Amino acid sequence: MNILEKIIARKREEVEEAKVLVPVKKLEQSVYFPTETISMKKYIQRDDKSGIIAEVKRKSPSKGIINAFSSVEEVSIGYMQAGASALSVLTDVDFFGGKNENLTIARKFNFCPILRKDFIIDEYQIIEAKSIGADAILLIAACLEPNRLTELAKFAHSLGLEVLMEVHNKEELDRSLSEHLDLVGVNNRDLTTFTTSLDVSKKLAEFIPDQFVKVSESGLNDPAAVVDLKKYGYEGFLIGEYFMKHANPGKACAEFVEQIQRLEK
Ligand SMILES: O=P(O)(O)OC[C@@H](O)[C@@H](O)c1c[nH]c2ccccc12
Repeated sequence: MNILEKIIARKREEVEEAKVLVPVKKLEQSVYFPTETISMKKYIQRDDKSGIIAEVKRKSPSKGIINAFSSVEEVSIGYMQAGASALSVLTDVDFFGGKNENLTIARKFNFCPILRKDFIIDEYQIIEAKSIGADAILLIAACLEPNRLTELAKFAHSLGLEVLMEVHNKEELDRSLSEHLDLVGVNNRDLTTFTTSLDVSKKLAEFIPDQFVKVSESGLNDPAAVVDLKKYGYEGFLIGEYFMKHANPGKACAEFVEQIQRLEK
């Protein structure tokens, strides 16, 4: 089993456990359930923002512990003050050291779109995403049959959540594209081998139809690379590790944004 298969196998167990522990009826009682969501697509396209989707990421299967202790409140506020367009919060517990509560903390302290970063395979997790305060979900093409992905995307829309579909190659993109998506993310990291190359984003850009906001994900640690990727049509940039490995992730994000601005002058 590769790591992605391991994560999905565990996720199936987790979701079944959660359905018993917190039934859907309970999720629907959350204060966030009736609230309107904030469009990530719109925020990424705003001229006064950087396009950065800044991620709260404590650890990962490829890097181990990145930042175990910094407070989600401070990090998320720091990111938004730095000029990030949106937040991404990992909620996977076992492999990424996240939790649902982290997203809710980010929600309490920020008015901005928040992506629930997890491995979504079931409608239950989408209802849960809404109940913890998310505005958008991630659907990973490598983990889902195309018809199932479309079903889940439609379900997310029925709850007012936007959908970022993640692909890593042209085959995944071609088989999984549908009108029911809002943003398409190209993961520069191969989730089965962990090798990262920005060429993946550059190669796939021309095949993503213009109706979707293009997002380049992972391995971004250089403002010049972001400026370069914009030439390929990318408007969103999902960055976790580079910010989180600093003692003050918000400050690292602010400096990154300033450098982009300097390069673009
Ligand atoms: O920490 P990085 O290299 O900046 O990457 C962020 C983000 O792209 C990465 O966390 C990610 C992209 N797709 C995922 C799917 C699941 C978990 C995590 C991810």
